[in-house]
Amino acid sequence: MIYQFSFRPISQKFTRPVITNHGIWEIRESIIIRLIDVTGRVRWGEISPISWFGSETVEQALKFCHQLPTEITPEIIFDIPDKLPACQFGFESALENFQEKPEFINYQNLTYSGLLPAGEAVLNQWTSLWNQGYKTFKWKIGVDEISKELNIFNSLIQNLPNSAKLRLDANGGLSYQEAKLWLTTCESLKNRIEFIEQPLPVDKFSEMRELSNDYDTKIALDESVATLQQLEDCYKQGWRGIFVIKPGIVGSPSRLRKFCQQHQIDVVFSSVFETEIGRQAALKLAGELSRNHRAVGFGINHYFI
Ligand SMILES: O=C(O)CCC(=O)c1ccccc1C(=O)O
Ligand SMILES: [Mg+2]
Repeated sequence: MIYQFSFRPISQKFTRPVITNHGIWEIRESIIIRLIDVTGRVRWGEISPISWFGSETVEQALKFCHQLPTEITPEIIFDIPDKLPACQFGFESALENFQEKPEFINYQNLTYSGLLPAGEAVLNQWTSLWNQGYKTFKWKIGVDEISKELNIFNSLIQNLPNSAKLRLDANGGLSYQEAKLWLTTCESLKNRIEFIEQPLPVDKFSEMRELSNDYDTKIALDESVATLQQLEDCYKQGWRGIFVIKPGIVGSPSRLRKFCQQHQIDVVFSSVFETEIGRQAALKLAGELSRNHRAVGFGINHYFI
């Protein structure tokens, strides 16, 4: 098989900047790739790296695209090195789009988590997501001082309906002591806090494993399992908590399928703020591989202008 290959960098402004422990993110840069087969069928793929999360940079992805010939084969695609995981996803999912018909894709049984704004803005904005039908929410922590965040959290939890589930995403921004304080706070609210996501930095794996043994509140790894290699390593090192998988940067979809089918892991699928192209490919994987019906982190409130 041989495909005509072309690509185009795009850049989109968020309707509202994304605020995390890593800083303020205002513009999403991606690369849209196009494959055309010998019969003239056109299929698309998306490369949307997040380098601060552990994937390649957009520049590295662009450099890779530039050095490819204008005609490429599946062999070239399956040979993309592991250091370019967002490229592996973009090219392999474009190729897969030749095989499967979109009507077979089953997203219907997925439920969605809505991303709340960081800081105290959450207090007057969660209702709009609730009114849109979201029942699971994610709020970023580790952005401001912990005492301030705990105050906002207390108001939030008093106001949120009991049936709502809340995820707290620290993006690795807590100290061990702060993580314990958050976990202790959550213990008394057990069924309202679905999990705390990536409380500590990536290099604090054993501490997170310890915390997940010491508290009933669940912990989800995210940055620690950004790529398939990391996912496999954390599993080997005994992580049996939740794994957040961002298909857009985790790497090869076929290798991801194999891993998820081999190991019965507790998984949450999550967006990298991709366009409709990457979103469809990622949700297809989520639909195939979500075993536990946890809401997917693909709420649509945070997209582009
Ligand atoms: O998972 C979600 O609910 C939304 C997506 C999300 O939070 C996210 C999106 C882009 C980069 C990092 C993250 C993150 O989970 O930390
Ligand atoms: Mg996260």
